[in-house]
Amino acid sequence: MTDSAKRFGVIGYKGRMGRALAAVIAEAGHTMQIGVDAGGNPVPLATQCDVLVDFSAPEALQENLDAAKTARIPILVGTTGLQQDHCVMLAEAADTIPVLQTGNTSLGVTLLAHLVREASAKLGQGWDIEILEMHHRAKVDAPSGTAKLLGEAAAEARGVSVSDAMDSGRHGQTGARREGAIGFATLRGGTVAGEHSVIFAGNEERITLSHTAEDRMIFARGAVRGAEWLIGKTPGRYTMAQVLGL
Ligand SMILES: NC(=O)C1=CN([C@@H]2O[C@H](COP(=O)(O)OP(=O)(O)OC[C@H]3O[C@@H](n4cnc5c(N)ncnc54)[C@H](OP(=O)(O)O)[C@@H]3O)[C@@H](O)[C@H]2O)C=CC1
Ligand SMILES: O=C(O)C1=N[C@H](C(=O)O)C[C@H](O)C1
Repeated sequence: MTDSAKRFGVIGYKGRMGRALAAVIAEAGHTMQIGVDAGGNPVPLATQCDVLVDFSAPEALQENLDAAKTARIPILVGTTGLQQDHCVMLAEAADTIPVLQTGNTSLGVTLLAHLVREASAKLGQGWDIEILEMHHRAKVDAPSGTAKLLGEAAAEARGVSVSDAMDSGRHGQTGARREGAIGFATLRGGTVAGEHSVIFAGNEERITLSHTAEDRMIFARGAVRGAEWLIGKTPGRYTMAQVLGL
């Protein structure tokens, strides 16, 4: 093992992302310690690693953060479907270790979020924002973590919170569009790795910013880059935009 080679611990290692991560970790010259899946204890894993990478399930988050804290190593969390209580857990862990949580580790989506923020700030309230996403049939959470992060970028640029602005699951007699709403629509099917469009609909014109993931290896590459970057950082919350210098 060279000096730059690091020991990665992957939580959810048998899953779709876990398998993609194993390939990228090896390709980058790092080692993957035996990972953890549902029912496994992440503490012994964490103590043999330089960094933890978590692509598993929201219910595992607290014990994964605790394992990283016990071993005093950074953790990158890619798991989606997180709720408000998970944000509290992440903030609390970041008091003692470096934590990077994101709904999408790809370079393309990180740049897209930046562009959405700019567009939302420049276009202002006269433009309605709608977010459309499509994923494979096995995805268990909706809207996707990426749709939420894109919605957050758009909402923050308007000085509002995404949870107040969010309008998802329209059905039946909905009434006219609520002013200032950010709409979310979800499609599921086939093997789609990830499609996201942010539509800015104005009067007689429309701008669409979109990203297509052709393979989940893009998420794995971004995650490994983020995890490498986190090693040696001081405790705190970090973002993919910082990793990529955006
Ligand atoms: N941030 C990003 O860029 C991306 C995020 N994701 C997110 O990553 C997560 C995983 O996605 P994906 O790999 O497709 O899902 P999979 O269902 O293929 O894999 C999930 C893995 O997590 C394991 N797991 C489930 N529950 C627990 C638990 N309580 N403790 C430890 N391990 C557990 C599963 O183990 P077992 O099989 O034993 O149940 C499985 O190995 C999802 O939340 C997804 O949305 C996905 C792609 C990119
Ligand atoms: O579950 C997936 O597959 C993906 N999940 C993430 C999300 O919820 O946005 C990222 C990516 O789009 C793939």
